[in-house]
Amino acid sequence: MTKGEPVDEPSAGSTLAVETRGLTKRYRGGQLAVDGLDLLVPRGSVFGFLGPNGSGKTTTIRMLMGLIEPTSGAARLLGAAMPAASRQVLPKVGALIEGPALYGFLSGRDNLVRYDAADPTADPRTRAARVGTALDRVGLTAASAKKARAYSLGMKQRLGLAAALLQPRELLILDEPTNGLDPQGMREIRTLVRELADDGITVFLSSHLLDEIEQVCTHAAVMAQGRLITQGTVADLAAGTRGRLAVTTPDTADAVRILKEYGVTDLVVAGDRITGEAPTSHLPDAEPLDLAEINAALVQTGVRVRGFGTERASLEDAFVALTGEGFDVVG
Ligand SMILES: Nc1ncnc2c1ncn2[C@@H]1O[C@H](COP(=O)(O)OP(=O)(O)OP(=O)(O)O)[C@@H](O)[C@H]1O
Repeated sequence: MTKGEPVDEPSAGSTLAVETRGLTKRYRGGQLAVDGLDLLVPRGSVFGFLGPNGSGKTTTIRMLMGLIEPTSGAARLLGAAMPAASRQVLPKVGALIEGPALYGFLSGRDNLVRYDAADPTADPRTRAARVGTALDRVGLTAASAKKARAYSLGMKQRLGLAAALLQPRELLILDEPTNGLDPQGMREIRTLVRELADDGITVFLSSHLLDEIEQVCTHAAVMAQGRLITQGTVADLAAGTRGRLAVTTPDTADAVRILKEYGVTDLVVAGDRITGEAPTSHLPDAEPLDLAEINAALVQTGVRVRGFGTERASLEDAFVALTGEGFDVVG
């Protein structure tokens, strides 16, 4: 790994697609938008950059892409320091930030032709083939002759992705790619993201939707108020939180009494189902309470247990456990 390696040394073979150290941005008005961010994005991952609106995601992405200068700290993309290595690195990075800039009066295909023509490294003789492949990649071939203004929001996003995919990329950076889309449009973008990852492209996407991150990402980082709260694999982040204990029984009153005796808190009864927070010891070396003991106690008291277990913990549980707050989002 690159731990302890100085940030200004080139490391072409880096296993990290994105790495930041103490990345900080304070805007002119004094707003501290990103505060000492240490981000580690493994190559080959689909990395979810999660946080409520205003938590600093777009600011971070704009620093990664060299669009704005950090106040302090450093960022590397594909092993090279940004913004110093922009010219070498950015051709390998496709980005979709705050929606694509499209000409409504041009067809989808002609929009891509314009994007391709704006790239001085793109050979005009192979332009038509590149544009055709990119349209095909995002499933817009059939709609390619339509004017872009007649596209749905989801189609516009896909056209933006096609523009980002005109050249072979190692890394894709997508800022809220499903924002504002209907469920069908969201599904299409998620499927595309998975396919691109299967092709070996590292995908870094920001989102304020926990659900989305769980469905599509292998790794995630959680931001709140400009600070990184946690990062790791999605499985580990969810596993770090214990799910709620759930008991199904017709004898709810007796069951609730026993569960209370065993220290289960926050009990909720809905029909024949009871859920609650199983007790955890705060002593570091203490044995965790064996849930089988609670089950045995229920049965011994004559409670007819039809179901007993812990609900799967979600990333949302992890977020709540980490911040002590709900994941309050707009839209
Ligand atoms: N150009 C700017 N000048 C001053 N403050 C800014 C600027 N851009 C963003 N901010 C502030 O910085 C903070 C982080 O904003 P940022 O857009 O990075 O968050 P975000 O997580 O991407 O949220 P959203 O999803 O709403 O875009 C916010 O408080 C925002 O108001």
